[in-house]
Amino acid sequence: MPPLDTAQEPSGQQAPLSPTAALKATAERADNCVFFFDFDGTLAPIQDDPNAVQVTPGVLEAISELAARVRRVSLVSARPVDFLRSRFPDVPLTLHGLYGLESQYVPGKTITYPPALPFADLMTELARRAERELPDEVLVEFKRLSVALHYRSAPELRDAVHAWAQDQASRHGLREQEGRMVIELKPSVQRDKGSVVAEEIEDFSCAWYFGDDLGDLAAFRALAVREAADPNFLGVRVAVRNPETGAEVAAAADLHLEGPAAVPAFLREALTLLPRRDKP
Ligand SMILES: O=P(O)(O)OC[C@H]1O[C@H](O[C@H]2O[C@H](CO)[C@@H](O)[C@H](O)[C@H]2O)[C@H](O)[C@@H](O)[C@@H]1O
Repeated sequence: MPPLDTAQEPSGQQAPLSPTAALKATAERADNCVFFFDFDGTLAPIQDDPNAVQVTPGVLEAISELAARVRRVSLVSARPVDFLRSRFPDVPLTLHGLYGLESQYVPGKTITYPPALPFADLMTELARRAERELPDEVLVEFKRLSVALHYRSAPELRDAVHAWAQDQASRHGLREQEGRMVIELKPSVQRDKGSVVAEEIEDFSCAWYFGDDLGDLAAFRALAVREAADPNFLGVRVAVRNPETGAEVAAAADLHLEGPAAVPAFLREALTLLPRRDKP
């Protein structure tokens, strides 16, 4: 069965969106449509070592081709922008990293969200402290303006990691973001995937968002808010299923894909319904 037919709709939802109907409606307004993608668990499979992760085979080609068919393709990730660019070196993408604390609209020019800058020294110190104070099994990922504490190799440490992160967050006025076997400490600024998406869709009439994790729910909500305010806006939320956060993300989505391996096949099918366009 072709991938478009295997994308599933949430059971019980009224007037469910079929993938084909959504894509046909998208083709009619491709000049005003943006496709957003989360990175880990969506465009790339989950692995123990975050540095070793590469995109799923077929993703690079499909995303490159999609960028020639719609007005914009953006990545919205908790990874640093430099990491995202390294995985998509020559593809014309807008990149939002660190939950929108970093953005790259023009290749090579990364902009930092100014209110986050004063947190840089504290994050450096917290990463050092985490290395010293947390068990060796916890992988500390320092990302300049945030620190991710990974417990994938020892899931039983989740509560200890959470308690440590909570203590640091309350001492220093930081925010905690939970994800797939990871707890992240972030600056206490009003920036997340939802605010990034809300900002980007301002002058668009159509947006798709593909995500798998709890941090993606804010982006799903941003599409819902815009739809409620603008009946002509087409918003499509696609959940990439997984056994960890999949249920919560799937419950908030219009369409479901069975894991990151299903994404390139879905996009290839989608391309058959989206004609190439000449960009100005
Ligand atoms: O917003 P995303 O692009 O989905 O980034 C979320 C986190 O992704 C990475 O961690 C996750 O993927 C790792 C590699 O597969 C995996 O080992 C880990 O358990 C997952 O949580 C990344 O390392 C984090 O910094 C991101 O916050």
